[in-house]
Amino acid sequence: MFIIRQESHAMQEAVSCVEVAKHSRIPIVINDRVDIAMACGADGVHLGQSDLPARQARMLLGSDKIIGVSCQTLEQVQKAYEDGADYVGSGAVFPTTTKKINSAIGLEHLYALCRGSPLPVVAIGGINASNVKEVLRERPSTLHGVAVISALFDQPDVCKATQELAEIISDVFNS
Ligand SMILES: Cc1ncc(COP(=O)(O)OP(=O)(O)O)c(N)n1
Ligand SMILES: Cc1ncsc1CCOP(=O)(O)O
Repeated sequence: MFIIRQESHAMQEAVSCVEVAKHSRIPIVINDRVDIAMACGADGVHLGQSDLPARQARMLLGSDKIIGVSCQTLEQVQKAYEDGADYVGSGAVFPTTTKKINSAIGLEHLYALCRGSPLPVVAIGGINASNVKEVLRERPSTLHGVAVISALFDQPDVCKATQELAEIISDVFNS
């Protein structure tokens, strides 16, 4: 799944991504903006704690669209679940320079969130080819995957970095 985060030219970016994705089976989810997700026919939306609550997003988007919510506490996870979210994104697991964060939640907190979560959890923040095995080490059943930005887009060859990371991840899931 791709999450489109571009804030400027968001609509053009989103429409192009949805067009490209029509020919693949990769869902396209728009960060923060339910209006853009609806307007460009995206597969869903990812919401932060200060964005439109998932309950309202669900009313607007209907039952078929994907809704993800960023959560750092079990209370937030429970609310996302009750509001009708499909998954939660939790992090930043490790320090990252991609986004200003107060502090990283760390692996033990991530696993505690996963253990208490009725929803699939996607770990985000500072995850890359050198630490992804460690992140997936404990693999509580609700830890469904990782989301990355710099691990791919700060690399000289994005395709190569994507293939390498995907290989590491499938090795873990197939072991
Ligand atoms: C999987 C996943 N998790 C978290 C985020 C961050 O979204 P959000 O909390 O809305 O933060 P900002 O958009 O303000 O950076 C995400 N996009 N995906
Ligand atoms: C969007 C977001 N939410 C929490 S950390 C983060 C940025 C993750 O970027 P990177 O994979 O480069 O650390």
